[in-house]
Amino acid sequence: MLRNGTASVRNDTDTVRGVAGYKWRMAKLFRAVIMGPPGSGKGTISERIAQRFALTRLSSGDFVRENIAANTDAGVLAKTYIERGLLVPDHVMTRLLLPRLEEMTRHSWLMDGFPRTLAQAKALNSTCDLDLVISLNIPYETLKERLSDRWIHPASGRVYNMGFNPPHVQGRDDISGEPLIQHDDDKPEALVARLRHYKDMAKPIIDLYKSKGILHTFSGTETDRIWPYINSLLSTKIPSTSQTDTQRIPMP
Ligand SMILES: Nc1ncnc2c1ncn2[C@@H]1O[C@H](COP(=O)(O)OP(=O)(O)OP(=O)(O)O)[C@@H](O)[C@H]1O
Ligand SMILES: O=c1ccn([C@@H]2O[C@H](COP(=O)(O)OP(=O)(O)O)[C@@H](O)[C@H]2O)c(=O)[nH]1
Repeated sequence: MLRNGTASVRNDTDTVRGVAGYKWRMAKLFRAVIMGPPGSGKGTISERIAQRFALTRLSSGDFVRENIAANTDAGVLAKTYIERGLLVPDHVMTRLLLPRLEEMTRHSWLMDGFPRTLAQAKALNSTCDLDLVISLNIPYETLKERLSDRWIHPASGRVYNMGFNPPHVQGRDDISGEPLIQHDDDKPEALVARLRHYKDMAKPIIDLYKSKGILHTFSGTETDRIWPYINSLLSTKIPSTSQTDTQRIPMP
């Protein structure tokens, strides 16, 4: 059901001495990536992690959409690829994302959707040290079922499933009341190609993170069954106080 990688537990605090002779425990920042094929539950799990551990949730798809909406140079370029159902090229993605990550030096975060290629993983590596990578391994039949029932609120990225987490009002977003849509590429006929593509692209990235000892793989058919394992893993890695900023905790 569940297979964990071999990442060792790292110290999550550094101790420094303040001017008044107090020791201050600086809660270490935490940076993680979540990977998995389309429909594997990355969005669903990221939302739970962000809430439970007060991490900032980052989504490459949201960054792309924000840049398109704001008409930035990178956004205009990205749009030409997305409209053709293609991945945005690495140099555009890194131009969009890395400056944003550099602004997040005081925040702990969890990234969904990046890196998707080995070149992106290497670029990320040169910007920051990741503490942990979660990789979701979900059977094909489950992905197919989930995606054919996935409904999205395009403006916010909120995700629903008619069986698992239906909206309060059918076809409407819970918060805004706006209509939900289905993506064409969530249809079963597009899924086989998307999954093959994911496997090919993800393998070298997964190998890289495995070799760094930070990869944790979770297998199963239901997020609710996987979640307790992810929760207890993260509880050992992230201090239980708020994690969004560097914490200064006075120590005797
Ligand atoms: N890391 C990336 N590299 C290249 N293109 C990306 C990347 N992240 C997002 N994109 C582009 O933005 C689009 C939307 O991304 P998003 O992650 O929201 O949706 P998705 O591809 O349907 O993912 P999933 O089905 O796994 O939730 C992608 O289809 C792709 O064109
Ligand atoms: O145990 C689960 C987890 C997720 N989902 C649904 O499966 C779809 C895909 O989940 P998500 O968008 O989180 O996956 P991602 O593509 O981000 O990996 C969504 O409609 C979820 O509501 C589900 O039915 N059962």
